Amino acid sequence: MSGTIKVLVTGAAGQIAYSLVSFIAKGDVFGTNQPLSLVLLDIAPMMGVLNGVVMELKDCSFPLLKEIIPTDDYAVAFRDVDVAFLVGAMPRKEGMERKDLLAANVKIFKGQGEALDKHAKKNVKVIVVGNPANTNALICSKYAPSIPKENFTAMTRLDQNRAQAQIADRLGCKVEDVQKVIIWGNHSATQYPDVRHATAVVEGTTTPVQKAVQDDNWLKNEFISTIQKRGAAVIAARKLSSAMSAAKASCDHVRDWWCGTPEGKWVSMAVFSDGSYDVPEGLMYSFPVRTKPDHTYEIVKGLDIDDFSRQKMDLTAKELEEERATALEVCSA
Ligand SMILES: NC(=O)C1=CN([C@@H]2O[C@H](COP(=O)(O)OP(=O)(O)OC[C@H]3O[C@@H](n4cnc5c(N)ncnc54)[C@H](O)[C@@H]3O)[C@@H](O)[C@H]2O)C=CC1
Ligand SMILES: O=C([O-])CC(=O)C(=O)O
Repeated sequence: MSGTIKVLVTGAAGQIAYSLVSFIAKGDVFGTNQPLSLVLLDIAPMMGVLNGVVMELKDCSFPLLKEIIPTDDYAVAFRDVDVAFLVGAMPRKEGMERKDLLAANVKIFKGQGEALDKHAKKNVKVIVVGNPANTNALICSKYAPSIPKENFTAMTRLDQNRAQAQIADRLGCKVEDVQKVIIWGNHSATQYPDVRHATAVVEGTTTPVQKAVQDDNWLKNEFISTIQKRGAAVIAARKLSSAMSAAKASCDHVRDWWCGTPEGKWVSMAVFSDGSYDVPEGLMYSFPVRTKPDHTYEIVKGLDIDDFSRQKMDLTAKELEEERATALEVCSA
């Protein structure tokens, strides 16, 4: 058994965390051989609710869960953290875009960047889930200058999972047999779910998704728009934003980052752009990445980009540039 790792979940009294903490505690992310200390951060008025979550976690009798630390104090929450799931932030309501949350949420990530800088391990791995996730992650990193930029990521895995599920439904194949879908750009309605390099196993044969679907019109229109608007569709139906699927996706994201992607596979996560695919350097942009068991990753290079894709990739980059400008203004006010 390896040494205990310290895992922080913020927004721990909220909806996503309610599923997420049990997934983590039962070993879905770090493996069934990895003992955990789970730090649960929320704001002071939520400590009563958080206490209920702690009671339930105890009642689950998870063998891997060695310690639970509920707190509303950043100095306690961020101290010596190995992995931080930054979930805590306001969710949007029906009719809002995720960027409408910027003014309310970005200061949380400024403060948590400062806390990471001060208290966390310098090799801490950070996933930002709270919306607008890409820009919040960028701001968090800006205020944590002592932690390498590559340790900050934002979640677009839910979009990838949604895309795989839509393709599997359409083809009548297994969801795990749909591979190499890419989410480019922002976790927003401008994201570009790209199947041009994706494959699916159809009747026992690995086939390009475009060939298997045989309907470019669907792939270029309805499919893309379904993924772009799926979060809003869930809110319209549930009157609450996606929670179980968001928790599952954040586990997938961190598990692949922690354990490495299997040979020949890639996953999408928002990371700082190094200028690949002419995406402006320094934007927190979703790319296809390969990860290794030493918890490093690299952007998959050299994929061909056609005119249709170029236009969509530039549009989502432009939105991220605008969000960054607004966020910097909010943080400096
Ligand atoms: N990136 C993605 O794919 C997804 C992102 N989200 C986003 O995740 C965020 C959380 O969603 P839910 O859990 O549904 O919201 P929720 O409202 O159920 O829970 C949020 C929790 O965060 C807490 N919180 C607020 N400020 C905090 C702070 N400074 N430190 C620690 N905790 C704080 C609140 O008290 C609350 O308990 C929202 O911004 C939502 O839009 C949701 C789904 C998918
Ligand atoms: O749509 C929202 O506001 C919540 C979210 O990010 C998603 O479900 O993808």
